[in-house]
This record gives sequence, C-alpha cells and structure tokens, in this order.
Amino acid sequence: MSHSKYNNSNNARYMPNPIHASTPTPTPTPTPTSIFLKRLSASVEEHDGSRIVLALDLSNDVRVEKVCSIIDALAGYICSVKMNMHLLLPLSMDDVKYINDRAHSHGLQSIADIKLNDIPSTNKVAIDKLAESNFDALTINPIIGLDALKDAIHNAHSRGMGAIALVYMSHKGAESSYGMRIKIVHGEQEQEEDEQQKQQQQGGDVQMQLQQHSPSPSTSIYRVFLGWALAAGADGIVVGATRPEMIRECRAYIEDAHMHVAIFSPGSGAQGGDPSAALSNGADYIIVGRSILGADDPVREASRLARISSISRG
Ligand SMILES: O=c1ccn([C@@H]2O[C@H](COP(=O)(O)O)[C@@H](O)[C@H]2O)c(=O)[nH]1
Repeated sequence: MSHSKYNNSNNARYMPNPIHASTPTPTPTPTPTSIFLKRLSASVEEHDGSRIVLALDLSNDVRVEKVCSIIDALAGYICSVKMNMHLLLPLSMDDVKYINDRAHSHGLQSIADIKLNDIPSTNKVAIDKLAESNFDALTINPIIGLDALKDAIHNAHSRGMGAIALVYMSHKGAESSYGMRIKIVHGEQEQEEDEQQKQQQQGGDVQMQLQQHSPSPSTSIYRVFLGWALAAGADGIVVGATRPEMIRECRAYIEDAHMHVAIFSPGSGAQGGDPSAALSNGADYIIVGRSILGADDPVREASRLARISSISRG
C-alpha cells in the first residue's frame, strides 16, 4: 500500500520493528470507522471543521454552572470536551452527567480522561459508571496488559463508548517510561535466559552460552502499546503534540495496518507542542486546556486554534 504524506519510509528512525511481529498483528483488511469516531467526525462537520478537544481543567471554583457557561461560550469552536480529575474528583456523578448533557446539546462529544489502569473487574465498574454519566469515550492505560486492554475496550464498546489508549504521553520526562527500551523474550528463550541468570548467580560460565544466542529483538514500550492498542481494537491513541516524530511513526503504522484509529494529541501551547506540527505529522485531534481556558480572550483563542486545526487537516 502506498501511504500518503505520513509514510515514513524515508525516515531512518522508522523501520518495521520486531515488536510488531511479536504482538498480535492487526488484520490487513481495512477496519470500519468506529461508532465513536463517526460521532466525533459528525461533530467536526457541525463545528466548522474544528478538531479541538477542550480539556475542561478548572482548578478553582469548580461549579457546574461555570463549566456549562464555558461549554456554551466555546461550543462553536470545538468538537469535543474532555474531563479528567480536575472535575471528576470534586463533582458528583449527577453533576458530570449534567455537563455531558450540556455538551451533547451543542452536538459535542465528551471524553472521560481517566487513563483507566486497574484489574478487569474494577475497570468494568468504572466503564459502567462512565457510561451511566453519558460519556462518549474514555482513555485507557495499556500498561494493564493486552488481555485487560481488550477486555476494557470490549466493555467500552458494548456500552457505546469509544476507547483511547495512551501510547506516548506529552509531558517532559515521559520518555523515561514510554521511550524505555525493552527486550522481548518468549517461551524457550525466556527459560534459557532464566537459566543463564541462575548460572550467573551461581558463578557459572555464561559468556559462552550468551554467545550462542542471537540477540533478542528489542524495542521501545510505546511501540508495544501501539501494537496492543490496534490489536485490542482501540478507537484512538494518545500521542503528545510535544513529540511530532512519534505522531508520524504511529500514523504510518496505523496506515500500514489499514486501520481507522484516530490520534489525539495533547501538549500544545502550555506544554510546548505546536498544534500545526502535530496535525501535519498525522494527529487527528488536538487536546487543549490551559492555552484556551487561561487566555485573556478564550473565545478568540479557541477560534484561532479551531481555524488552525481545520486548515492543517484540510
Ligand atoms: O499525554 C497526555 C495525556 C493527557 N493530557 C491531558 O490533556 C490536557 C492538556 O492540557 P494543557 O493545559 O493544554 O496542557 C490535560 O487535561 C492533561 O491531563 C496531557 O496533557 N498529556
């Protein structure tokens, strides 16, 4: 398949990497666009092409009326709102549902950015509660493992919600975990390596044995998360706008897999990322909080970003 502007074949940093062979491979047939992504696209259409997801990150004075007045004022320039602990901790479920209903009244989607990260039975309860609060999608941390990720995404879909998996977070220092290099070991090789370790501890001559083995494939954790997100049927992934080269790599991989998975990029403005660069490297949606909410004129700033997002994606 030829891959539009995101193809990374000229980019020395991008190469088919071993982890993709060792994680479940996504099916090569194009997947249909998910129900959540269809709703989100409809919202983009309805809001003049804006691909801005507004992070409702209020710190002080967290009142439902205040949140709703922000939504009312900015609804024309965004396609979705997003709530995280800023609102979910201080407010009640009824309050949150009321806010979601207000967002829906403007044709907006609403994402619960909870970065779900627990055992499957607890995850299911959380997803049920979010669905009862009328959220359209939630974020999930793939560190829970492929099976738990599949389970959570299945539960979200069965409640009509989309699921967005973290692949590479935006904040400074995220590279210490998401960029961590890891070595993949499987089955027999794993046992052999355990054995080598034991012998090493017992003072055995392991050097000889190590030389007999070809090196294990190594990769970075974010690539594992990307492979898992696609294999588990995620509707979207989060890749920080602070890391345009990662966005480009993820976009190329998604296109290679013939899948419809949206890239959500937080981290522009206050965290230093450039929304235009994120979009031109393959992001579909830009998540913005402080640079709109903290602006002297939030409507003007939202309108400016909305224009950038509609032009950059075309
Ligand atoms: O990697 C991530 C994942 C989530 N976020 C969230 O997005 C917004 C960004 O807010 P700004 O004020 O525009 O920096 C916020 O709600 C984060 O919790 C993220 O920044 N990075």
